Amino acid sequence: MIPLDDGWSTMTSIDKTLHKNLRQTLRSGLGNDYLKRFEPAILRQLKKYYAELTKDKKPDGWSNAVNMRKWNLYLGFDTMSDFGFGISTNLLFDSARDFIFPTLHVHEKKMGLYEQLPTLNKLGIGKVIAKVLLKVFPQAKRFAEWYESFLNKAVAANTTESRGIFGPVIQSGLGQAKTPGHNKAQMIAEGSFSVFSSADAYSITLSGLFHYLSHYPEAYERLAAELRGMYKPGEDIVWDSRLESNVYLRAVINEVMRLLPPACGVHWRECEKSGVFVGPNRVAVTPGSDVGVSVFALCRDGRIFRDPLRFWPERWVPGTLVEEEFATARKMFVPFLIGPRNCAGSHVAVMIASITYAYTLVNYDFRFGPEQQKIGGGGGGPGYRSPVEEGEDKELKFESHYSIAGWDNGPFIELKATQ
Ligand code: HEM
Repeated sequence: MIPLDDGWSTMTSIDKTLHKNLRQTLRSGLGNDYLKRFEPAILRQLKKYYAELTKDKKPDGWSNAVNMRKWNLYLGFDTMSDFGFGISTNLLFDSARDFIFPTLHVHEKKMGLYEQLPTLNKLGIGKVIAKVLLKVFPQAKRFAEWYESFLNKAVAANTTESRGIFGPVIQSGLGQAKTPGHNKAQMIAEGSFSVFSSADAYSITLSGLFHYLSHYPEAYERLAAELRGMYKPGEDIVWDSRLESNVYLRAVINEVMRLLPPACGVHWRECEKSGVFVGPNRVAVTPGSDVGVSVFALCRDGRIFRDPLRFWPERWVPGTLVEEEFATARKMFVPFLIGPRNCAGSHVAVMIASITYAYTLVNYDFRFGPEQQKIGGGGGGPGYRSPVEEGEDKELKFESHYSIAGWDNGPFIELKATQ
């Protein structure tokens, strides 16, 4: 599943030394110094996003409802291109988005297919399919041209010094790193994976905020009160210990990621030695076998999380659950996985979500628009049936073709400035 010959990235590399070198190079851009330097990109893009979404208002001051699935993807890409490489993709305004996202959607389906049937790709069918797609799917050709110019811009911007947190990956691929890192193909693979996957995850996390808080007014009011007590509308929100230590904000982020884990699928690991056992029945795993668990299923397991379908951030606030139940929930909550192949940017994801959630609630009120009824969820729409479990009727329904979450539309949200 690598895009170019030898185009391994931190995520796809198997060789342990190569993985260590790639991960180390990538992580060198994810330290506090880099994050602080490039953090303004997050607010810069958020301000553009909200200005665009609220420019048309109804007489009562609320915006028309916007389809957050689409807009959050545009925001995610623009933010991660700016934060990652210091370049502008401008998808909040540019019609290029109309061929970029459909092509990426097909790509995800392709990856899902190879994940299930790796032999297809090993036989070289992957390359054939890629060539055929370029011929039969006009959007794919336009995407390929756009992608090339995106990469060229990223390289040009980061050749002599970093303009974003993924700058060290570019310098490593150009042979300028002091420690072993990427070759050119690996630089391309890493650069694309880092921007595309984190953009997607960011967009999902923001859609989850709109969806779940619109369904759960008590959580909305509690988080809004906390954040509005800390910041004034229009004030720049920065990542500092005050924001990082807000317990309820972190509880909401956790609860969104529990019900809507961006990397929802099974992340397979190969068993390397004997003596490994999994599950409550301690089933022995043979060396060479792949082992994995669905993050989606784990996050909704009623044996671990009480009322698993209910959006209940309080479960993450110390003192709400008895100690043993709280400890189990914390141990089993792994949206970023654990171990040496866990997410290399989990702290960055939490930082971006914290700034975004705080900026949103301090500066805007939001609620579902009438279009929400058409997609179901919240007591109406196609396929509606009375809920059996608490929270079942308030789910954000998504699908997954690969190991990440995806869906077509929604939530549909109206916004109103708080001042
Ligand atoms: C809510 C946001 C995010 C979630 C839920 C998430 C989740 C994950 C998960 C579950 C994995 C393991 C995948 C596997 O092994 O199959 C992973 C890997 C990875 N993630 Fe994230 N991620 C997020 C954001 C980010 C961000 C912002 C970055 C970069 C700044 C990033 C960089 C990476 C990298 C480089 C890997 C590969 C790590 C390795 O194999 O050593 N992720 N992520």
